[in-house]
Amino acid sequence: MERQDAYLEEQARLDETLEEIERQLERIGPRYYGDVYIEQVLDAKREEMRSRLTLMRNEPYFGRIDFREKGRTEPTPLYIGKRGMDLQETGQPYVIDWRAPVASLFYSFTGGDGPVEYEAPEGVIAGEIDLKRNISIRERQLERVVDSYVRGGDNLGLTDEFLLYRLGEKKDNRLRDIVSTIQAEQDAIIRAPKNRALIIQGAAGSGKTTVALHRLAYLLYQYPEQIRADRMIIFAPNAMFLDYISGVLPELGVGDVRQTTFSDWALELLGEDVKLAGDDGESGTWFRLADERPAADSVTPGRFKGSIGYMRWLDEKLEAYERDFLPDIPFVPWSGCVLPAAVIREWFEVEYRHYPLAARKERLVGRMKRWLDMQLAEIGDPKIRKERSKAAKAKLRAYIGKLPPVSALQFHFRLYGGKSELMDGFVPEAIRKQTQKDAAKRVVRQEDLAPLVWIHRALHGTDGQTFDHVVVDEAQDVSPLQIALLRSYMKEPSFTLLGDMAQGIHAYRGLHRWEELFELFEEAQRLYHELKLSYRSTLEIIEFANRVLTHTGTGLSPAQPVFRSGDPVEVVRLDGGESRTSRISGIIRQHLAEGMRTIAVIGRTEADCREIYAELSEAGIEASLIVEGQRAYQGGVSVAPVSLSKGLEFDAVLLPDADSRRYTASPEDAKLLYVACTRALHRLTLLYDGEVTPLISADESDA
Ligand SMILES: Nc1ncnc2c1ncn2[C@@H]1O[C@H](COP(=O)(O)OP(=O)(O)OP(=O)(O)O)[C@@H](O)[C@H]1O
Repeated sequence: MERQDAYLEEQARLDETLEEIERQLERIGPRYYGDVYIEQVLDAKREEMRSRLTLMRNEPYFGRIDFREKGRTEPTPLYIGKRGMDLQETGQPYVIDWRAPVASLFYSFTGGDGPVEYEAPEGVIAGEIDLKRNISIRERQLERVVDSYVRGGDNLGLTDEFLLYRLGEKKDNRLRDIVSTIQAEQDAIIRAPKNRALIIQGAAGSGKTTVALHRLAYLLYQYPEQIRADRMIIFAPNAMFLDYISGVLPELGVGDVRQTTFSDWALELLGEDVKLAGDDGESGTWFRLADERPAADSVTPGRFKGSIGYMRWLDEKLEAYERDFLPDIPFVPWSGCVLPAAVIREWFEVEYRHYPLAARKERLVGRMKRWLDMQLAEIGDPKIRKERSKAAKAKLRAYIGKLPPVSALQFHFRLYGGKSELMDGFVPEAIRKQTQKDAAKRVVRQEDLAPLVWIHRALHGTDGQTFDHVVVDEAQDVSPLQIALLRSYMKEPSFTLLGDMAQGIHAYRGLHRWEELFELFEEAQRLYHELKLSYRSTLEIIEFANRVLTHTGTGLSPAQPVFRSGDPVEVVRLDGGESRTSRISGIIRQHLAEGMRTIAVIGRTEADCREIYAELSEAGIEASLIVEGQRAYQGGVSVAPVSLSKGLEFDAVLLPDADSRRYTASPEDAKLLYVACTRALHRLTLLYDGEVTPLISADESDA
């Protein structure tokens, strides 16, 4: 079919669809505000339909696939949209939700005239595809119709023209959904089975974050009985990143999924007055320049306290704590009346053994009170009873007061308290000493949070919190203990864990190999995938970043670009004549004039960034400085340290100090530089003074 005919055909279908949507909206009728419950339920359903149709109005669908089921002669055109709808008159599917089984054909089909199949609830359905078409509709207007496959056509190379068109767009301050261009390898992850720990190593820009969010939407659609949005949780590295991704799930029609950072979740769950040590924090230590930071091969507190070994050691200490919890003395409320120690122990250790310690203590206290009430009730003389009651209750309070506190924080402080009989030689001396000092000040550090929640979980149970599915983004930065901990809040493992070892800039506390997580799950429970195609950046930027990748010591194979060519990466030596600030502001102004919407100046350290930010402000460039603890990402021009730019992306990136002192030939600096370079979609410029970083090749530095 000629392009023009295809366009006219789709215009007719769009008109028809918009009319159908209007008809359905009209029939919904007015809202109900009365008190009748059943009417309220119906109204809620109608409201849901109204909002679905209203959303569909702007872009009812984005794709079409003509599928000829085996045994049939005529193909059925299937229109795929972000939401589905049926024809009101006949109940026939009219637009198919992208998550429906048949819609998987749209994504998994990558060309060829051979048979295809998809898995429906009633079994495998086979057939052939006659047409795959991308349809771009914005604000009810048909913009583009692109056929990526036509049976009998020449289908040259099947380069996804539509994908390239999307990738070439400029970005704003929010991550977007990709329903119209999900690629086959991404679709396989989105639709992977639910009861697995899905571990994904993905190149920078391979769509990990995006895919994880689409997977959540898929799981909710596919397993409405087993997975609830309010029992899903997404962990991301910081609040600003959460802000950046916050638009995707609502766009996909998903609400109520908790999106948080591990620290926020842990602090809320601990519910105690946890104070974090107020020194330089992690970045102040680990992101310093190479000659100032601790040796990379040292046993770091983060790695040690995030290990499964430490978790098991804590388990032993908790067991001992529980074992010695009861004083070996009877309770004697008054002379001659004895509750023997053996009976107390029997209640505590046998009858209540299935409960966590906090509940056992509570039950024991309740039982002892009831026992005392019964003893008092047997006293005939009310006067004596009254006298004894007062003294006996005070004695009981004293007995209970002798029981140790059931608090994770208290347990931790006791453990490291110096005189603790629980401490043995397991904890390396330097770490023990530091934690002991902290304990004396009643403070803890980031790396103590997961162990504290582990202790809390052992002492208190799950507090009724269960997860149906957990997503951890930037999973290379978490510890095995954190994942084991989250696993303990689930009936069966259902995880999406995504990350990139090459971006493991928090290796002092994070994973060094994915195998560290494999050990937490049985083989049948885990699935490992690699995503190598990178969608974010131009060919030139990916090839440039791939050189840096070879210095990260990860052994990862290079990211593969989608063939989208752009401007060459520029590596510019600052010479005496022009100041750095005027050079940077010149480049920013040029990028703005070229239509770049998000531009980042990525500095090596936070101090560098403050300096650059001040210089730019003076030069009249309006920018926002991204600092630790920030909650919102504004877009526009940003100045950010590498560590906080991770996960974000910008139309243009400028590295103002790509010199050999800031980025040495170490894997740590290579990872930082790799992160910084891979943030760029369209333009990447590196400036340096003196000697250029050895992490990029000589011929590039001459470019
Ligand atoms: N199939 C796709 N169609 C269109 N755009 C895509 C597709 N896959 C990924 N992208 C785009 O590529 C960019 C990178 O995606 P995303 O941030 O999810 O990748 P990531 O793997 O999490 O990256 P990183 O690890 O570098 O932070 C985003 O702009 C996203 O919209």
